[in-house]
Amino acid sequence: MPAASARPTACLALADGTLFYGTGFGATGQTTAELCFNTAMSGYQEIMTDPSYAGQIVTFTFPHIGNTGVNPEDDETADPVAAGMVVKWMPTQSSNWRAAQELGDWLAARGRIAIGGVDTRRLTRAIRQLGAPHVALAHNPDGNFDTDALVKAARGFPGLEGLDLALDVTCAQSYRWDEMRWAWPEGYQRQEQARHKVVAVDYGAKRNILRCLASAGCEVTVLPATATYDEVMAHQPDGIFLSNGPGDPAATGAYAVPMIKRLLSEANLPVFGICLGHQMLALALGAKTIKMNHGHHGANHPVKEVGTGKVEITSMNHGFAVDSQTLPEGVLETHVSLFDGSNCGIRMADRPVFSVQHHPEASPGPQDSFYLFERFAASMDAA
Ligand SMILES: NC(=O)CC[C@H](N)C(=O)O
Repeated sequence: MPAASARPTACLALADGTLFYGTGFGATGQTTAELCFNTAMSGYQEIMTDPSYAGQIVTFTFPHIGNTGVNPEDDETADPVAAGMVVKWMPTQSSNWRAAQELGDWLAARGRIAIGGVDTRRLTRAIRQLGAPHVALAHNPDGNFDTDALVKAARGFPGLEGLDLALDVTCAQSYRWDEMRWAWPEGYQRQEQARHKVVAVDYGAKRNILRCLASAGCEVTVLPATATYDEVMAHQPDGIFLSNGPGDPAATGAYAVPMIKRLLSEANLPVFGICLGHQMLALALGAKTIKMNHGHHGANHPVKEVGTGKVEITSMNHGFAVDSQTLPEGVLETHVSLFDGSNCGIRMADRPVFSVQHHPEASPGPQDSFYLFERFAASMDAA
């Protein structure tokens, strides 16, 4: 196991003044962000390229990160979106049949800073206690750090509340998505023929969600986050998909919610939302969202489907949640987190309009929630 070098070349400063030193890898320089922790044991490339991580540095609680390198297939978007990464052990020389590049080189080429050799258990406890702290991360090979300036920079980070980041990561123009999943979970049928025209509104969509929609029989047209009701309807969709994405749902909702409200009141179409899409559907239906203490980021989160009592182990990445106390009449809570009881899914009582907080595309993560893509396709079959 390569140890961190004796002389620290990276420093992570929390806004409360706590400092963590380690060995820098990836890009040099400095960045500020909100700090979260992710408990997934694998899938660091998918995590770093998940657009929903914009504005966040990810602490990986699993200690061995980077050892399988990076490859051309696992990106969830073109570039890493997370602002940086914190790991326990420095990555070893990669060893995997798909590895095309070392994690550090890949991060450096994309301007992302990482720190290794950090006591991530202590840091994770700090994140839980402080609640998603604001931090500054510096990587400087000569090892000189102005720690006062770093703490000040951490304090200067405005935070994610009130921040619309979907505009930073959405597509510039519409496009068709045809690629299917490479593997399809057991018990499911890959639909070779597209049966339904779906407009996917891209607030920061992960590629594997689009693959899952295509594999469930959807002909997918992806539209930018700011697409208007008329632009959406011009594609004559059979159903609407609202994607995941970064930032505060209430801020993105400023332009997305009026569009979704019109969809609900004027077009009687099936709607399916994931994560940010779930939160914005809830806002459009009249509920409220709240900032969580340290969010849910991992690949082992148990979620109960309220109607059946069935438990699914899910992938999660969210720092905001729908406040189930605020769900209006006619909107049912369909899924709850078994970790903390927070809302994980809603549905309109009388229409095929539904959404989940967790990630059924599971990249990375377990495949238990794939049925939701089939449910969406079935709701369009029935419409
Ligand atoms: N993965 C997502 O879509 C995240 C949604 C939202 N930005 C949150 O943090 O809660």
